[in-house]
Amino acid sequence: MAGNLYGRDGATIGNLQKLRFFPLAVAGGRGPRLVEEDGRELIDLSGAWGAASLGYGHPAIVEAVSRAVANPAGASILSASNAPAVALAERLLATFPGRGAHKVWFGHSGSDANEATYRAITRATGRTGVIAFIGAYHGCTVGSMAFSGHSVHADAAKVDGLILLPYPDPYRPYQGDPTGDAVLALLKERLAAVPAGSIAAAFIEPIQSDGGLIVPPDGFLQKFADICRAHSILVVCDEVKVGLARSGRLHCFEHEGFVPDILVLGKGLGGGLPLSAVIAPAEILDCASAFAMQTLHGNPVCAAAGLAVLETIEAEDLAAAAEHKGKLLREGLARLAERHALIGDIRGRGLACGVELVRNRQSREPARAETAKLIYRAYELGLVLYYVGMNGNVLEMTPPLTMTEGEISQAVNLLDQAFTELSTISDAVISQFAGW
Ligand SMILES: Cc1ncc(COP(=O)(O)O)c(/C=N/[C@@H]2CCCCNC2=O)c1O
Repeated sequence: MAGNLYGRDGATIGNLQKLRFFPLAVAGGRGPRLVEEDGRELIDLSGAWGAASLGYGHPAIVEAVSRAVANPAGASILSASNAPAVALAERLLATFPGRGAHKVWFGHSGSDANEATYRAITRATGRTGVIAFIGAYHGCTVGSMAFSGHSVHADAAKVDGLILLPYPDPYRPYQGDPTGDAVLALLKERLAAVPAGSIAAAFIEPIQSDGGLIVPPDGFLQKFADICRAHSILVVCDEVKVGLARSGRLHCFEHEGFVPDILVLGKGLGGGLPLSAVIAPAEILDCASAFAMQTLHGNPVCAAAGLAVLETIEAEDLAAAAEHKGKLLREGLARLAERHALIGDIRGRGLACGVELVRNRQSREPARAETAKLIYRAYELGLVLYYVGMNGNVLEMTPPLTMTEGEISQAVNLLDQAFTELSTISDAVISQFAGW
């Protein structure tokens, strides 16, 4: 930490929107690095929870946003169309393999996108029930919390008719079944117990991120979608964190060979600016007007950033790069596991990577306190990463897709040192940060 920026933050910004693990206070950024007030540079292995898809200050973003903000095509899509938003909608639709007519809805965040999706589906179908998963974080608005299964939203009002299923986790398998078939059997059981036609949608992440960066067993998503479709339930794929090349494919669902009915994008779409998008059948997104709108939705400057992100993903083949660099990252982590018994599981696709920490590899007892100390020590050493998971023990790595192989290697070395020096962090130090 540099000067007193963190102190001023504490004196002026409320805790409501804080999820803090150490006293990081940022004055600037370039590439995959954040810069503190005193010029100290830190490698950002989180990429601002996956939002900084192109890192900080990428020339394509700088150029696109500078041009758009110097000659803004209005500020909103609500009551006037604008060129950047239409161009971005056209480009997004061109990437989506769904059959039939589809359209796009633009938002600011994953939360408002998931909320708008749920509201539009219930409006269009008259159904209100939802299938979702324990551990799922679909947002932090009233509507998106209502079908989230993450413990951070345990007190939020839930949708009537919400069916929460265990997410198929090969490392902590439901009923000891690593294939996920026991989860599918439970789904069928729960569907048999509700009135036919009462479930509007099934929200699923193709990799469950805040729930613990969990990659489902091969084939699960397709089998899940088949059961939903047999009951005319729309399948909504929430790719807010793991979409847009991060997983090694443009869309993460491509790994599974299934196509969702609706795709929700956010975070990295804006390359660090607030932008989300829903791609859905036209009849869902046209079911009403003036129904899911916020003044700055479809903002042309944010849309220009989104276009720059998609163009850069294509021009720099960032999906293939993520696949390759993700493998390097996991190989580096596997070498750490030979030296650090805390590492219980390493998983992920592309540059969406999770490392689960346990006190004992046989019992798999979650190492919650050690995890908080590890990321604190990593911060002191110049590496930024956070943890996720219902037991608060999974390191999440969602770095900028532009991070180089050398920077990945540097990050792994810093992580190695943090594991070695974990004991230098006291309980008192980490107790100052609420985490989650
Ligand atoms: C799969 C998925 N869907 C929706 C959201 C909500 O996105 P917003 O935080 O942009 O409203 C998220 C947000 N995830 C949280 C944001 C809060 C801090 C904790 N880490 C996250 O990545 C998400 O991961």
